[in-house]
Amino acid sequence: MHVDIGNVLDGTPSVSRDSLERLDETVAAAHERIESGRADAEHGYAALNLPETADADGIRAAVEPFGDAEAIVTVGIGGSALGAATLTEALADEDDPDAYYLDNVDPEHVSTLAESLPLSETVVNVVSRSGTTAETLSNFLVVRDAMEAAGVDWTDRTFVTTGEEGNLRNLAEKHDLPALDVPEGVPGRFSVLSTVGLAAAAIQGHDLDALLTGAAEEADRLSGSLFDSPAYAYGATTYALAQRGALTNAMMPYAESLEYFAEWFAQLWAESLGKDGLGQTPARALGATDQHSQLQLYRAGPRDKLVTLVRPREREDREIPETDLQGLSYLGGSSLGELLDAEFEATEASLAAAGVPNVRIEIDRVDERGLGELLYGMEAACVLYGELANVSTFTQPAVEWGKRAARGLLGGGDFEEADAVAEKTTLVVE
Ligand SMILES: O=P(O)(O)OC[C@H]1O[C@](O)(CO)[C@@H](O)[C@@H]1O
Repeated sequence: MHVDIGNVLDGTPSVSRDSLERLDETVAAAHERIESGRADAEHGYAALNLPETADADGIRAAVEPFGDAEAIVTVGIGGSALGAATLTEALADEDDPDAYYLDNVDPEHVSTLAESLPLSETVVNVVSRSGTTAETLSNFLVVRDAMEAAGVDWTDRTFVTTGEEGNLRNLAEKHDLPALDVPEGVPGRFSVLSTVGLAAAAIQGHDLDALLTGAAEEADRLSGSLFDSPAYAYGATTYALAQRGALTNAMMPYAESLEYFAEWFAQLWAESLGKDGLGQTPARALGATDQHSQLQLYRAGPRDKLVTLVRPREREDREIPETDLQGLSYLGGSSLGELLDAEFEATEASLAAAGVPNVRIEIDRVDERGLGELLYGMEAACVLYGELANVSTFTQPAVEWGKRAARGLLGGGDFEEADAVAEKTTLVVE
């Protein structure tokens, strides 16, 4: 992973080279803390050990019975779905099993998918660390019911990744389902390079070893200085910019295959760093599309953001045919890749010209190795940012209130949060 922070040195807000050098002393101390947490496999820090601790052979063996699948449906939510989605969407090619994700409970979407799947040739990859997540279990029950209605033995088509205890573990034991363990000490948003994300990638036939090699190479670059570690350069720079008012971070990959990556990044960044009134709001964008959309705000809106531009240095290309269309002849004979790269560089320069801080992240290609570098690099950047901001990076207490309220509304218990729902202030305009 290559990180270019040159475009944060000027602009509004900006971080001077001197400031980064002063911050580097704190980065060194944070790196010591991170390395100590890794050495002791402490909760959260253990995620940064996954390049060594993930058992690729064990994952491949566990999913081997599903090698014939025509489709794979990952039933999970948050980090229990986004990791698998990021990997399978980024690496998908035409002869892979079709990949689908049920990470929401929109009845129309779930029904449409359940009714369109080749159920007898589909593997259902149910992922939940807790085994209690309402959306995941509800969707699983719906898909199981659809399989039974179609005369498909769901126990032959279901694979579980879960914690040591809970409903899913009980279900797997009761029906002798193939099951993998979610890794100890790894929060869901940091689990893409574990069973949680890799099982789906393995079912699709992707190279787990190359993914983990890319991650290991990024791990090897972690050092006591942000000037020697791409991941720490990104984590320290985004932290310093947030300290100076950049409270939004627009993640803008210039590759359709990285669109899910931006969604994965949003959970990682928001759920890890949004604590104690602090944090940096991740905005999901896509290049070049959002040059015709959100870029207006990025360039001319409030000076409260940075833009992260991500691209592969190499990509498959497609020529643009010659044309005599008035004023467009310059495009003919060029290529879509050249156009996309020109737009990437033009957007980067347009942000700099407007004084909007931006960071360029490049990987060699969107392949297993490049993805391993990028995903691990973002996780390490997030952990460093959390150390610098002195927040509890690996917890997510704020999400629990809504869960209790919803459960109370559905009669799942007596929760004061559900009572609070009834007390909503209303001012309806119709
Ligand atoms: O894997 P589980 O336990 O179903 O949790 C799914 C997601 O829900 C959260 O716990 C938040 O509610 C995330 O941190 C997690 O990725």
